[in-house]
Amino acid sequence: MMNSVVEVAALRVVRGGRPVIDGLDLVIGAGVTGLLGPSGCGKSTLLRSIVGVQRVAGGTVTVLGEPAGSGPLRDRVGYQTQSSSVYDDLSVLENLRFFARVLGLPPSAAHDALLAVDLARHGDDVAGRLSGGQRSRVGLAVALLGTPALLVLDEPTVGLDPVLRRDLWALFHRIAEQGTAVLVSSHVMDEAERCDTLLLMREGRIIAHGPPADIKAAQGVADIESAFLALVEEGRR
Ligand SMILES: Nc1ncnc2c1ncn2[C@@H]1O[C@H](COP(=O)(O)OP(=O)(O)OP(=O)(O)O)[C@@H](O)[C@H]1O
Repeated sequence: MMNSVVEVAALRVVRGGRPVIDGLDLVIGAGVTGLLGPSGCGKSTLLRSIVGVQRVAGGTVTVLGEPAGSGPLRDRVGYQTQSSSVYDDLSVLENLRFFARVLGLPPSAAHDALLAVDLARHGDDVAGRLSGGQRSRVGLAVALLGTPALLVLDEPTVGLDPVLRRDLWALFHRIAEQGTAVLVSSHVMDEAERCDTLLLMREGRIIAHGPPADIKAAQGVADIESAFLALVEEGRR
């Protein structure tokens, strides 16, 4: 297995006329990596840069050894954005078959993705009538089509209740165990504990990177929220 799935070097992104990310270096490996930070800190911008849909002002982003967004990565990187790409008037399976066709995958890929997210019993349900948690799973299934080597999920648990959030995180780990690196963003600090590796982001910078236990131990605190606050204080001194 490759050690580094994503390599970001000297990344600079300008949005709305101001630098959102200004000289970021980062290496992301296998397992479930959580990208956590307050709203507006640049999480989506970083994920978009990794997926290759963000115009960058400088630096490089390399994914699985290829430039982010390049042709060879087309079906090796799955991406779930914050806004749902699911068609409400189609059934779950029809949605998956549609996206499978767009990616040039066989119809069996739709069925495999349906099974991977535990929605086998809902294949014929109309997407528009699903619950929030089920909808999120359909979005995840779309991103999983073709079994990508990297799955990038932008706040997939937002708005979900704690039980559904826990179930989704368990699913991320199952996906990672099958060999897909999972990069998932959240602004909910209590989700930090669920990651193998944590990236804490603030104002376009990564202020801590490592297993949650190590980040807490380094700050001598019991939870990630306290670690985040301690790191912010440290940065001010
Ligand atoms: N389309 C855009 N045009 C101009 N500026 C933008 C655009 N999208 C985001 N920004 C700015 O870029 C910065 C980072 O936004 P980004 O969406 O990456 O943050 P985020 O951490 O993902 O936030 P959230 O958790 O709310 O999704 C913010 O200051 C935001 O105002």
